[in-house]
Amino acid sequence: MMRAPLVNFRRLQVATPWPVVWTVTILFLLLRLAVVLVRFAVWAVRHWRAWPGVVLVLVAVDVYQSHGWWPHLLVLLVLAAVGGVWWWRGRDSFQRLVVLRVVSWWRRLWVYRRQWHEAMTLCGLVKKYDGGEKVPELLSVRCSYATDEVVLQMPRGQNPEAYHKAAHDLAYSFGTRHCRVFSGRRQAPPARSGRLAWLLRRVDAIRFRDRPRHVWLVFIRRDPLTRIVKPLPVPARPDFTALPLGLREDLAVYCLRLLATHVLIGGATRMGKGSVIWSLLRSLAAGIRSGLVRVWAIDPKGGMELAIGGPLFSRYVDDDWSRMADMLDDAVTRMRARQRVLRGKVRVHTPTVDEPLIVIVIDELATLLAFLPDSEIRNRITHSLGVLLSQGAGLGVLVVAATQDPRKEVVTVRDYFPTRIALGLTERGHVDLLLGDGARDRGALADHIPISAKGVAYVLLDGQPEPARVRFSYIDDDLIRDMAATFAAPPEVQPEPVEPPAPVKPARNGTGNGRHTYRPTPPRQAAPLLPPSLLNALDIDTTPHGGEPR
Ligand SMILES: Nc1ncnc2c1ncn2[C@@H]1O[C@H](COP(=O)(O)OP(=O)(O)OP(=O)(O)O)[C@@H](O)[C@H]1O
Repeated sequence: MMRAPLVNFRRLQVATPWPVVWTVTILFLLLRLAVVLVRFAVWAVRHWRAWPGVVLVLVAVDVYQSHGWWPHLLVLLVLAAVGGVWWWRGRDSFQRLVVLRVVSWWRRLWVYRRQWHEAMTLCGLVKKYDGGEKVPELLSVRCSYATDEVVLQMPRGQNPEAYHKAAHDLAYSFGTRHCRVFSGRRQAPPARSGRLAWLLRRVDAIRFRDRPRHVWLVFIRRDPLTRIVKPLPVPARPDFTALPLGLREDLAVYCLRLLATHVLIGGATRMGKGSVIWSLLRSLAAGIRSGLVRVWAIDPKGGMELAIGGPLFSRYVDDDWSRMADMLDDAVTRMRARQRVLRGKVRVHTPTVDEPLIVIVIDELATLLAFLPDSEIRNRITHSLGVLLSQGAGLGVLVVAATQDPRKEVVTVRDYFPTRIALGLTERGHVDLLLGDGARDRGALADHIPISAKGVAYVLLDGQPEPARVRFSYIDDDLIRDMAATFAAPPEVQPEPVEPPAPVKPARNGTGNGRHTYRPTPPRQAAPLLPPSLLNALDIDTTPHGGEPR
């Protein structure tokens, strides 16, 4: 006899809804397929550069199967012949378009792709999330003869600071000594012209759009700055927005933007501050000869640095503190005169021969500001420099000064210099004092520059927070003499005392109200300094309050 089950499940049986099951399964599979296809499309687009290679391989295999090896041999011979002719006729373009591309491809595969995961992990740049790893994504590698520029995409939860900190480790991980980290694109979009310019500009706007999650690592493969940089050619007409002064570590020419700025050069003794000044003077030389630029030089070291180039200077003092102060006061007077003429018309002065760019070169600023024994003259100098630095940039009266010690106790006016150059320094802390807070962490290892690397410096390039390493060209004494003979400044018309500068410090002189007003030294030549138009404008200002605007 069969025993009946305790609970009869058959009664609870529900028929399987097969149509629903199939529909859900098919929809799920279709969705997965779509995701895979989209991912493949993104991958294929991202690796579009590989397409021609894939097509070539497929064609080569097909040709081999149908015709054997000889067509390949023929193609190789033709390519070698074309390459040889190209290299012979246009070496630059061949190197840029063929050699460097092959090098980039090879280094991407062999150096970076192969070791990427390991190096990123060991440098502490891999993030852990949800039981897995988030590795920075290697996007591209572009090689020049000296550098590899690697672009990567950071995982979420990271910022470029992590890469700045790991820069040293990254450099050694990939077999180099230096790695610079940039949080922004280094090249500006190209200037477009012609019929299709509007279209190209739109494409550039997309290509060069801001990519906050991208980081640019520049590995210095061969350090071009170990060799002395030869003097650069003198520009026929100086471009004040880009004066060529030396070589960058990526082999580009380093150009200084002098227009509307003041430059502070800091460096330990014998590290090449002179070469910065002479490189600058060389780039301005054509303007000095034409009178477009007037260099007023102060060499508190008794002429040891600048006297040799005397004819280049429209005004020069190296032996008399009070004449140095006079010169700076005259510069203030000149600046104020310009201010009155240009006020309300333009915001930045354009140099002309009548109203030239005045560049005041001071070889050792600390001597003037901190170590000068006469406190009255020191105060006058500090005051004039303060006025020039705070107002002179836009008016074409610029200060280029060198110092061994960038501390504020020594260079009290340090913060008024917008452009700074850090040569080899003795103290770690001096780097941030010169280049700004955090500059050392962002890669400006100026205190690591060896004593032998004279003229090597860290600078900030336009629009980039990350410092770049450069070497200034070396101008020897013979070349300076040659420059002085070839590019001597035309005689300068001496200024008329338009207005005495404001008194710096009341001094007890025992007369009248006990105030002492400084009056500039009388002009040595009778000729007026300023063009008639400017003089007329100044005549109006012979007011009882000394021409100062109320
Ligand atoms: N750009 C350079 N390339 C190679 N050598 C250089 C360069 N600049 C300077 N030197 C060498 O370093 C020496 C010192 O240079 P310089 O007098 O310019 O240094 P400095 O910093 O101005 O010295 P000081 O602190 O005495 O003013 C020079 O005699 C020269 O031999």
